[in-house]
Amino acid sequence: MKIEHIVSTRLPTPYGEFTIHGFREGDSGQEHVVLSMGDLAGDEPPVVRVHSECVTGEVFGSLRCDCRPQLESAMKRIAALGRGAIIYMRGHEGRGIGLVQKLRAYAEQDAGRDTIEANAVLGLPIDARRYDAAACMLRALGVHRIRLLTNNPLKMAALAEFGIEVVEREASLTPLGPDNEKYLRTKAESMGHHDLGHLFE
Ligand SMILES: Nc1nc2c(ncn2[C@@H]2O[C@H](COP(=O)(O)OP(=O)(O)OP(=O)(O)O)[C@@H](O)[C@H]2O)c(=O)[nH]1
Ligand SMILES: [Zn+2]
Repeated sequence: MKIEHIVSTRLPTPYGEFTIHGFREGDSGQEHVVLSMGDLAGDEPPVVRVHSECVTGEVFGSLRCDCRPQLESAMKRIAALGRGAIIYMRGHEGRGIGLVQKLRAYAEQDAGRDTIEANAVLGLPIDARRYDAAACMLRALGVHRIRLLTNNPLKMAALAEFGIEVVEREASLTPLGPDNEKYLRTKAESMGHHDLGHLFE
């Protein structure tokens, strides 16, 4: 995987001032961004969120998923610590199937299927995300050991496979509501995500 660091610049946000780094993958031209705060180098592993793009949730505030509150809480957590990074993975939309295919999966869910069955019935992978680019961007920023903000065991394993040591996992918890209940239940009960089970006790 070849990935080029193109630029770094200031990004003031409601939660504090981050630095935003622009990266481009060599082969595909796929762009990604990283938000960082503080000095990431040094012995203490920084808190990191590797976040998958979600246009419906993050741009339009869709309540069907938990992406926007997860992103906001990661930004707030890192701002409170004064140190950390968010690796924002474009190309991960819809767990890697793309935006319009995700909308087709939503239409299947409206017809009663869960998030896994919906992808399957469309002949699409349940999760097509790759994490080699995320690992490369972390390395480019001098980060080899992290505290990862996630509930997803696959994400932890994938980063480790690409040489990023996850020394600790921090849960990424967001409120349950009528529109995301089935989705979060499927993540907890069928996709093995940690720390969500208590929502359904
Ligand atoms: N195919 C599909 N993708 C979805 C659906 N709901 C959300 N997504 C996408 O899933 C991605 C986020 O994945 P999640 O499973 O919520 O969380 P995660 O990143 O695997 O795990 P955490 O680190 O714990 O948040 C985003 O790219 C969303 O667009 C859905 O019903 N179908
Ligand atoms: Zn989402």
